[in-house]
Amino acid sequence: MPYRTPEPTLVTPEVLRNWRLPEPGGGKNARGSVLVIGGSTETLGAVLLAAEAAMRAGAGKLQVATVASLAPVAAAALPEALVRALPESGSGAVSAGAADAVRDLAEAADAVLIGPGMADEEETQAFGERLLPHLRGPLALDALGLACVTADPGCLHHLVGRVVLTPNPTELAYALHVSDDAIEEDPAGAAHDLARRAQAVVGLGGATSWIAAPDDRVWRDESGNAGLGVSGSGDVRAGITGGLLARGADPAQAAVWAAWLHGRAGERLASSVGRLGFLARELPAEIPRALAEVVP
Ligand SMILES: NC(=O)C1=CN([C@@H]2O[C@H](COP(=O)(O)OP(=O)(O)OC[C@H]3O[C@@H](n4cnc5c(N)ncnc54)[C@H](O)[C@@H]3O)[C@@H](O)[C@H]2O)[C@@H](O)CC1
Ligand SMILES: Nc1ncnc2c1ncn2[C@@H]1O[C@H](COP(=O)(O)OP(=O)(O)O)[C@@H](O)[C@H]1O
Repeated sequence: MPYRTPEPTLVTPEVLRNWRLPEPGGGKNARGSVLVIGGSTETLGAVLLAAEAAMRAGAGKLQVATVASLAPVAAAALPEALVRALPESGSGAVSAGAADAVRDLAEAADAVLIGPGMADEEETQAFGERLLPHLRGPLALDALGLACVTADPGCLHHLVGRVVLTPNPTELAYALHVSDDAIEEDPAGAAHDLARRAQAVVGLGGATSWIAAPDDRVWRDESGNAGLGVSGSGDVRAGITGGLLARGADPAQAAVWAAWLHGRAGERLASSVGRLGFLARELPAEIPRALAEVVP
């Protein structure tokens, strides 16, 4: 890696207690609106999981934008959400042209999360290239939402200090154009490398999570357990990040808190349900309880 990786700070409840999340009062508008853009005809669940997690992390208002053919299903599954139906490609993905159909919502939202369940790399990259220049942040990019960063890490340079990237190791390998083995050898260095290149906070999930900021701060989070390595778990984590951004957390704070809250939610389910076999859809309800453990 081209940069020396600084010593990481271990994330503990004490660290979080001294880095309190904003507690805006005054109703749902003060707590922020989060827009979650994602899904495809094969992976609607990802956007539903992320959206619920965003609300459970304390966002005040929820908007979801997904493929038109499944928008009514999303609306039925998420009674709290305003749902925008987006043009879809022949393959059932959010189309590049959908950027124009969601731009008004994205410009008005307090935070935007793009990526959970998105499909078709070419369409998604073009979608990002069309939408991102209009955004002022805060913004979180997950899964294939990272495709425009893979193509050009400079695509976020108008949003410095306002973006969190939430790759899993495979997505980070894509974004850095390196092998999965290279990420495994030095996950902290890889997260730091992308943070510097994209000028964005990177929250890399895994048994150990690493959070790296472009200003060279690095955190290590050891919360969680093997039960969290399950379908949809990363989508929940991305949703928590988006929800915390909406309620006013800065990008590094949102990524650090999201890593710990997600891990702690898994620990709580391990105690109540069992070490393995809990579901990603069970994680969101544990988020307010995990939050209350840190700040009663
Ligand atoms: N219920 C659902 O709808 C579920 C949907 N999921 C979605 O399924 C997708 C794949 O997740 P997996 O955990 O299988 O992913 P893997 O880690 O197995 O696969 C590779 C990942 O790299 C991404 N990728 C491909 N090209 C890329 C590029 N140019 N730049 C950056 N990233 C790139 C893929 O979209 C995928 O997310 C994600 O969109 C995720 O949100 C999963 O989380 C499982 C549950
Ligand atoms: N053994 C573990 N210990 C702690 N956390 C874990 C463990 N395995 C997975 N996780 C957490 O669960 C998240 C989802 O894992 P995984 O399903 O492999 O990723 P994704 O859904 O992003 O593809 C990871 O990003 C990490 O935060």
